[in-house]
Amino acid sequence: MGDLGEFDSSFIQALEHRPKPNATEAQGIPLIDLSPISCHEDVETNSETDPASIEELVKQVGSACKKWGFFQVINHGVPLDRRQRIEAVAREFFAQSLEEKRRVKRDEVKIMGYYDREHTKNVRDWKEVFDFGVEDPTLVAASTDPDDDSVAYWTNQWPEYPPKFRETCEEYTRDVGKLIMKLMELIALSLGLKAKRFHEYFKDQTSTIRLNYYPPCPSPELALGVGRHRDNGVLTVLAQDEVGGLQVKRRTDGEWIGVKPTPGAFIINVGDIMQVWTNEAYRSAEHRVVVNSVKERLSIPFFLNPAHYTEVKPLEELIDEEHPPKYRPYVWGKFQVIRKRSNFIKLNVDNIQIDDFRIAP
Ligand SMILES: O=C(O)CCC(=O)C(=O)O
Ligand SMILES: [Fe+2]
Repeated sequence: MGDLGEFDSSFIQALEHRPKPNATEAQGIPLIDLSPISCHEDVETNSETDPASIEELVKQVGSACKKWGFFQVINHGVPLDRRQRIEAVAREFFAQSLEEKRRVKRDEVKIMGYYDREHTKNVRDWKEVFDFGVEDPTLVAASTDPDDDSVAYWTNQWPEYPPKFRETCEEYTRDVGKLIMKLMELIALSLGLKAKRFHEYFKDQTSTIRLNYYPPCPSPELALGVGRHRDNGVLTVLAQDEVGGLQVKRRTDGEWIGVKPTPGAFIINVGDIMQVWTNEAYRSAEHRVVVNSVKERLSIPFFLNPAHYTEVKPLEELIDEEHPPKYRPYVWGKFQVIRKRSNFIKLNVDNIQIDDFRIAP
């Protein structure tokens, strides 16, 4: 990968984080059938659907968010060919020479594009990525300084090859964008809130989509495709191919559980912002990606993020005397630019995280 085809020590995980040779592949992660809502624009106000089936669906979503922070969905309404097309252009893009890919490389100024040296928890990931914004341009905070409220824009960079790359990515964005907002409605209902409770946060959304490409790795027992982490946004909708490698840390015993690829399904996971909004009724789950020595792997996460000016704090409706807020408010845009900065320098200290805003019990 990159100019480091040979195995470089920057990829080596500390002993306790290396993958086990025979990881459990449990089917405990809930699989939810979205057919009751998949042909409707709006979860709450459609007359054809049986209210009991929606209610049941809402229960399933709530229970999956509570127990795992992770679930898979089928019959979600995103056409299979959308997904096949984006996978095809992604494979063509990553198959090019490094020189070609670096024409659209990401740097400290151009935040979107191609990148092959991301670090998670200060160890390099065995992967290449291509990032683009759901809104183009994406309105963001210009500086990490809390007193500076100037703004900036991230604009997408598109490669010339393969043809139709841009259009394919944009079509995928539209379809998965609709799905993700329907999921937000189900989640709102599961918390006893109005279906559209969350919509206001996404007017100037800072959501991004990433194409993750994991080449075969000569030492899969030492490295990870993505080191253990929690997604720091609201919700992630992930398409993975048939290879497998995503693992979720099970809450009950801390075991790493493989998420078995289910053809056509999307994997949904709760992010840190949802954890704060729900005052920990729903928590983001730690996950990571293991690699293998024979097969390349592709995955496509849609990271749903609110407007940069969103002050993230536990929702008032979920707070009372018995449930005092567990977090101090923080401004999402500031958090986001601090995190992005760490992508370019190997920090010697831990990066900012929501625990920094947690109020001690
Ligand atoms: O490749 C995957 O399955 C997951 C990737 C991931 O967790 C991420 O990009 O945040
Ligand atoms: Fe992730």
